[in-house]
Amino acid sequence: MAWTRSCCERSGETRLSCFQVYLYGGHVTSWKNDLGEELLFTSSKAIFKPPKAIRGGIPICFPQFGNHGNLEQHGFARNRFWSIDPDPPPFATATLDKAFADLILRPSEEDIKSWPHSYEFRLRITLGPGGDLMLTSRIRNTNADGKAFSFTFAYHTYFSVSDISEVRIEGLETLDYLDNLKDKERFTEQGDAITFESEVDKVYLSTPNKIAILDHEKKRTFVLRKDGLPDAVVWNPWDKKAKAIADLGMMTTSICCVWKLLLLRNLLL
Ligand SMILES: O=P(O)(O)OC[C@H]1O[C@H](O)[C@H](O)[C@@H](O)[C@@H]1O
Repeated sequence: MAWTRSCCERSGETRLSCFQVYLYGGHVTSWKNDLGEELLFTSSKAIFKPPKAIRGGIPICFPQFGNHGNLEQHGFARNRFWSIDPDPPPFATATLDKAFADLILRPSEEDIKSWPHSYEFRLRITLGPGGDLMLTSRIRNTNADGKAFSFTFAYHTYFSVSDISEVRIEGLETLDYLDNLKDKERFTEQGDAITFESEVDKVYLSTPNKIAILDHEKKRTFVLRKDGLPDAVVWNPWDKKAKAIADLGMMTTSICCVWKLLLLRNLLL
């Protein structure tokens, strides 16, 4: 099976919200609300097989975010085949009224050559009855010698928006950020909500657990809640960069807003 699709019914109604996840990359490629509207951007030119990650949806960056280390960009988890986890450890929250999928990634012999650690990465994707999508990552150090390892991690989420110039992001005002377009130099954001007028690639530090993406044209707000992920990245490639990314398709500044959450500091396990 290449992918799995799960849907959730609002009680007493027949309308369904759904998500689709590929085993390739443990990658969510679609999230639809109960009106059938797609909430994620996945490129029409995306390739759903190795060696590159699927362009769009929610790539999982692990064990490295970006080029913050010696591994390939964004680590290898996004271009490995994950498995369905047949026996995930229990979760504290009830799942009765939710749809979910459990995936697991373990290192291959090849991966261990470039990153010499043993781990189990369990990913649960949950869809609530209100259509909320939740991703939970549980990473366990299974090194036989008990040696600790560190990593960085991100959900590199591509949200679908109407027109990027009509989008505002609230929750990042006055925070410090590293600007990837200026050699990761550190700046402090102004007091206003974030808007887009050109390419943006910024890592906001120590962000609040609630951030909102407001899409005025679509009259839609994405409310992002996170736990255990201190930093957040805002990226939109704008026209010139978008044209240079072959699998992004005919994307222009008005099609997609790209967003992700990350752990910029190395987490030790
Ligand atoms: O093309 P990818 O490897 O998926 O990376 C897409 C983007 O990811 C991050 O946001 C980086 O900061 C960008 O510089 C990069 O262009």
